[in-house]
Amino acid sequence: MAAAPTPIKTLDKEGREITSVGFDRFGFDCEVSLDVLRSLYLRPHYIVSANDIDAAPLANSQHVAFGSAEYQSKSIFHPDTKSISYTTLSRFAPVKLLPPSVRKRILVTGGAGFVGSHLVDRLMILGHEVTVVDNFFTGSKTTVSHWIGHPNFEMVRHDVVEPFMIECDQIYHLACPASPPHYQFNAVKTIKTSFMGTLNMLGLAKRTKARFLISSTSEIYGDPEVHPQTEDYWGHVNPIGPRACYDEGKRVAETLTYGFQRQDGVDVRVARIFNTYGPRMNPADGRVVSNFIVQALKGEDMTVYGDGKQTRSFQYIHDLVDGMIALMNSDESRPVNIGNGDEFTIGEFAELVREIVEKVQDEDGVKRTRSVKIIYEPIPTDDPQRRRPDTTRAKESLKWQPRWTVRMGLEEMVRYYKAKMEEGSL
Ligand SMILES: O=c1ccn([C@@H]2O[C@H](COP(=O)(O)OP(=O)(O)O[C@H]3OC[C@@H](O)[C@H](O)[C@H]3O)[C@@H](O)[C@H]2O)c(=O)[nH]1
Repeated sequence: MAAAPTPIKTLDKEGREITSVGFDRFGFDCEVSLDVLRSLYLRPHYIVSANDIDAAPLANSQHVAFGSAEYQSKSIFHPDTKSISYTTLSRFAPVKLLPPSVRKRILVTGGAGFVGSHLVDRLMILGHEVTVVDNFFTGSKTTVSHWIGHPNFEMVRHDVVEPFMIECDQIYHLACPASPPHYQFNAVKTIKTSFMGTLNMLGLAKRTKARFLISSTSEIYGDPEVHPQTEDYWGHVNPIGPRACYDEGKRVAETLTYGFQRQDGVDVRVARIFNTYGPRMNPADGRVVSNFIVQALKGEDMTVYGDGKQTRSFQYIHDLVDGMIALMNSDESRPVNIGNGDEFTIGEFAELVREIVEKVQDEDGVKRTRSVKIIYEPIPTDDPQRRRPDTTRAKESLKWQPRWTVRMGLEEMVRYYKAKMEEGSL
């Protein structure tokens, strides 16, 4: 069933239209048109073609404006045989032509994951040489399949718990399962990944003199007693609970990072990432945003854990990638919180997701089979009660602050999953 074309107009927190992401800062220009990025993850009927965009900034952009459909391979679902046909790409999305002095060799561990794949899109479009290392435990080749075969791109199946040798200028070290059900599935492997993986990648950074950025997490603050959380807060973590493999793993990864900085002069960056959502989150990921959207789209009841009074602050993926690139290219070597300060109780958030799913369904003329209810299930052990980032440091040091409203981000993510449902892959 083909949906009617729905041009998406995305407004930022001040009500201005968002037509590009990235920025020109610290002598580093990383602005990319949103239309180009969307052409890599949203299905064609949701993508506004360049011709439809009347906004001036795009016309002046140094990136070529173009239509959308041809940069994703088609996946055609055959319901009778429950099979899927993939097509190959005939043309890659255009990438900037950089002189060798500016072009960087960038390693992204976990580059086939949710965050990694969006970072890879950005770095590729900006014209860098990108190597993805991933063991595909939670990542998926499909997230970056639109770059496979591109001369600037390389993908290696490798587990970071084993050493990896390559020449590179920058390392974004993201490899680690991040969803509570996934990282608790094999707790020993999770902490091993955090420790051994970070040790190996820091060793590589030391040898190559590459700048090293680690994706740390708000989970290092545990169930915080300080609200909102600043980078100076030492945290409140249960070292033997079921979340410890991730929380303590990331804490020790930070310890290693600053150990290599002090002892070996490695140039390090630490991003403490707060709850982030967006397209390409695995629908079976188990985290709250993907669970709620998929449940509401399928007409299933939405599962709130506990009484739903616990809070989280949700950031859209493009803001996070902006923050990570800003951090990598800044002089800030202290930890930096990257997150959105808009805090919701999980109960309120369930209602917001339901409302947005219904809005998109109404716009596309989808008839709902039943009304979705919110049901309550037991709260997981050690689930943090309140979480909101203090992002003063990011604002001052990186001149970064989130632009996407939760509503705008959710709407785009709903469209992404809805298109996947229609093509049969959800
Ligand atoms: O279906 C669900 C899933 C989750 N939840 C609740 O929603 C809240 C958020 O849960 P998520 O699993 O999305 O994420 P958490 O905040 O617990 O952990 C996350 O924190 C930051 C990141 O580093 C990690 O991605 C992840 O560990 C929790 O209170 C959880 O209990 C539900 O109410 N229903």
